[in-house]
Amino acid sequence: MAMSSVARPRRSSIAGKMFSRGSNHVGAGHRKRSLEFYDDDFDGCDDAMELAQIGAERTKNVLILMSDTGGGHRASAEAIRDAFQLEFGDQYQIFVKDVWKEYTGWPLNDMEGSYKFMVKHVQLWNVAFHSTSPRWIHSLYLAAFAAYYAKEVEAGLMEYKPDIIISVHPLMQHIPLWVLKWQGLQKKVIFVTVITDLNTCHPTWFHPGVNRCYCPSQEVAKRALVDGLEESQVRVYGLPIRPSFARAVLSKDKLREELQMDPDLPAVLLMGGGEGMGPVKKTAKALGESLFDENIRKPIGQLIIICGRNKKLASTLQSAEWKVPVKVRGFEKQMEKWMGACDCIITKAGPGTIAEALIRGLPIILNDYIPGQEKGNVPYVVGNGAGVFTRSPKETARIVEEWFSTKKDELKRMSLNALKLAQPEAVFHIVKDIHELTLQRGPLPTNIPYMLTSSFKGII
Ligand SMILES: CCCCC/C=C\C/C=C\CCCCCCCC(=O)OC[C@H](CO[C@@H]1O[C@H](CO)[C@H](O)[C@H](O)[C@H]1O)OC(=O)CCCCCCC/C=C\C/C=C\CCCCC
Ligand SMILES: O=c1ccn([C@@H]2O[C@H](COP(=O)(O)OP(=O)(O)O)[C@@H](O)[C@H]2O)c(=O)[nH]1
Repeated sequence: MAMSSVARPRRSSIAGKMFSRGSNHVGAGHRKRSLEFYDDDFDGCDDAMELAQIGAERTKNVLILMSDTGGGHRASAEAIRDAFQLEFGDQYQIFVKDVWKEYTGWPLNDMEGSYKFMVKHVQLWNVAFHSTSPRWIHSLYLAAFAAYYAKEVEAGLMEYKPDIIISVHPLMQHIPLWVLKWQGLQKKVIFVTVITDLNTCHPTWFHPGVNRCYCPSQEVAKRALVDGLEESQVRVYGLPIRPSFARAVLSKDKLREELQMDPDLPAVLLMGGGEGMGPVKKTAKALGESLFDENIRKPIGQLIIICGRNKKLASTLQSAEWKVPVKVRGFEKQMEKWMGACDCIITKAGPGTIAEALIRGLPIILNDYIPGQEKGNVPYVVGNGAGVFTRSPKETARIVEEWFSTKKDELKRMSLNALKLAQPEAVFHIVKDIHELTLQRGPLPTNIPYMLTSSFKGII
């Protein structure tokens, strides 16, 4: 039976001692000091919780490891958290965390910044992605970081005392798995990877030490097997998308009213992932022209532009003049509503946006991709007849104009193909499978015996 009270992560006295040690690593000190204070604060609470758990199957702690390198990893992490809550209520307590950012130092604590810099200089990313693909190369790098930041990562894990660790990031398998091994906790803590790339993903996703590797497509599953994972480790359910996409029954008319859109004109959604990347500005300008019919002096469509966290892009577009109805938005929390209110989408080849658009049956124009992990998403969409690829803003604007006028059949056909590819239930299958894994483990110990390892550097 699940404990009904909401449990906070336990903080042991070992953790308390540990957090009081000094650190030379940049970025880790501040966080540790604040935890030292926090630790004293909650000692009494820990004891009470332990007593309450005697005789009951205690709430299991689930730590989801992610980083805001793009918007997709957080979206998938939150999808898994929400699905756990919907399916299992308070049987699980979920923490979505970037442990690297909170506990370690440079460069692990600023992967967002490094990633943003590298994808802006796209050839740099291309070289970094491909040159780190061989296992011996990335294992070497990651082993070095694991050795250097072992105690910090351990502190991060100890704070949440996870019974289950879920990684939704390509660089978050090796280091925590090493830390668990050093702690002798490999067999006690369940570790699973949920891959958020649809096709040409980086091999760091595939670690043979995981209990499960959830692949979003058969293409990724094949790569996992070639990279040495066993069939028993691999499951293919699809990419986890927030339950609000799968479960909400949305009428387009109502949504348009709620979002103050034109009720009748067909609508195109233009975006560039969480960071508003790709040729959004030029495409918006081209659409502003192509969706205005000069003969009848009327718009034939409306445009929604979601700029994500790209504030500069949003303010530039907000101050522009338009001949057709246009809405320019910043980071939106209810993407399912905007997608539900539109008829097609233009985006860079981000896996999260693609999977969400497929669920809403939106034909997709892919106008860019990040080399490496996003390259394979183009044949995935185009090959399955759910969209087209062009980097030209003018070509994009022409295609949308045709879809809204002379080629409505093509739009309809692609919408049906998109729905065929969609996997709205993926996130529920994933959390149910993880639940099964915990049942197979049998009753959990009262708490997972996380402790301070004396010296990591001697172990490597
Ligand atoms: C001869 C030149 C050698 C160059 C290599 C030198 C040093 C390493 C430098 C950089 C490491 C590059 C890591 C490459 C592996 C990346 C794996 C991967 O797929 O990462 C993707 C994520 C982002 O996720 C994506 O988000 C997208 C959104 O835009 C989209 O949703 C996509 O589908 C998602 O997959 O990328 C990262 O997280 C990159 C983080 C970059 C961290 C850079 C830190 C640089 C400093 C040192 C290296 C530190 C750790 C790297 C360990 C290297 C082992 C791989
Ligand atoms: O304003 C925004 C812009 C994007 N997203 C979400 O951010 C994710 C973007 O992931 P994707 O893999 O497409 O690209 P990334 O941002 O990781 O490059 C998707 O879930 C989007 O719905 C969002 O919630 N609000």
